[in-house]
Amino acid sequence: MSRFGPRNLPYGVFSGDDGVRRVGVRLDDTVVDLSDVDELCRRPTLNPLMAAGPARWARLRRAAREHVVDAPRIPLRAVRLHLPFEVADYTDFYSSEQHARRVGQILRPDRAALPPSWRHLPIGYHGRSATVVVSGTPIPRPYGQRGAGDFGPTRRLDIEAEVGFVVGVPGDRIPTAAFADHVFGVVLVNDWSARDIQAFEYQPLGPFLGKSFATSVSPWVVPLAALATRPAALQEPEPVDYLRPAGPGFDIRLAVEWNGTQVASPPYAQMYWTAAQQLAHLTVNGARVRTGDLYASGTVSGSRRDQAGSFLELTWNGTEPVTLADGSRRGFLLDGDTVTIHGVAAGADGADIGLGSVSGTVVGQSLFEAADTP
Ligand SMILES: O=C(O)/C=C/C(=O)CC(=O)CC(=O)O
Ligand SMILES: [Ca+2]
Ligand SMILES: [Mg+2]
Repeated sequence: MSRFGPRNLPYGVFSGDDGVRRVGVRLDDTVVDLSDVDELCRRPTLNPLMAAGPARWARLRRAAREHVVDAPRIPLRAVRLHLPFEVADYTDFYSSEQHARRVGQILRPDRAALPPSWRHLPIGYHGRSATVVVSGTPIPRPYGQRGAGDFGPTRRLDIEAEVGFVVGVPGDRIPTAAFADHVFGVVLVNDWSARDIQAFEYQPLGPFLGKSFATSVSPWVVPLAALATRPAALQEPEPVDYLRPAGPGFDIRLAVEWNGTQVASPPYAQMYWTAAQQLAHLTVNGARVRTGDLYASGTVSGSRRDQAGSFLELTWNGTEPVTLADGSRRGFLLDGDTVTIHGVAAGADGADIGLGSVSGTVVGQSLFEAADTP
């Protein structure tokens, strides 16, 4: 059965031969144009629709379900898919305990694996919204300082498989219970990371150039209403008031493909902090979120090593390479490598629904010196 049936209907922005961008939904392997259903769909981004709020979202979803029954369908191969929303601010969390522990062991073997505040609040950092790109956009290998006096292209280019939450309705001090009044839907995220640049620069202020060069998102935004909720993970100690109740968990299963070989299957259901707690934390100091804000779950890593959402963990910092289907071995990404993250979720109506995929191919650059790529 199709994971893009009428129970899913994720929103995207597409253009055909005329080059005009408009909003449609994905139905099986086709796109259905919604521009005659709602004037907010005759726009080049989802932002006006996302700003309109939950009542309008529910009305459009009902209308779209009726519309797709006998509407014209455009094959996916005949359209171009664009970045579906204009990204306002971009925040990335760090909410997988398994990921935080493993990265702590790898980067800081002399210290406690989990930072002291980790169980008290969802740790995050502010990223660079201008470098969020849609799936399929090539990823130039970034340059930077790989160590003291050592400038060049990163030798440790990595991925992070994450789930992104897209804010529709602006607000501040958003209680966890108001999560669904503000968040429009979810996308898949790949937070490309240059581990050598990151490891040299990050202390004490956190990720900067090691992550700001590119973040890829999937072209389809799955509305929250399409997703089944599930109980969130247990939290100990009990969080402070503004982080309660925890809000819903989601059963989203990711699959990471490296040049076509599946190398990992990260389970979002194991995340410690929920998306509702992340949004509450992000805004509790009075900081406002805007329409188009994107916040990512943090790397999704499960308890098993083959559930890790980064190659840093999967190959233990390159020391335990993985073998791909063509027999080649990899620690980190080589130029020409393609990574695709797929997502499937338990749907609100019981059957699984697709989140689609986010893909990117690494391209070498020789901007500053003769090719010195790994
Ligand atoms: O522990 C560190 O120093 C670094 C961690 C990350 O690179 C992860 C990050 O971007 C947050 C996340 O995706 O979980
Ligand atoms: Ca990340
Ligand atoms: Mg990034």
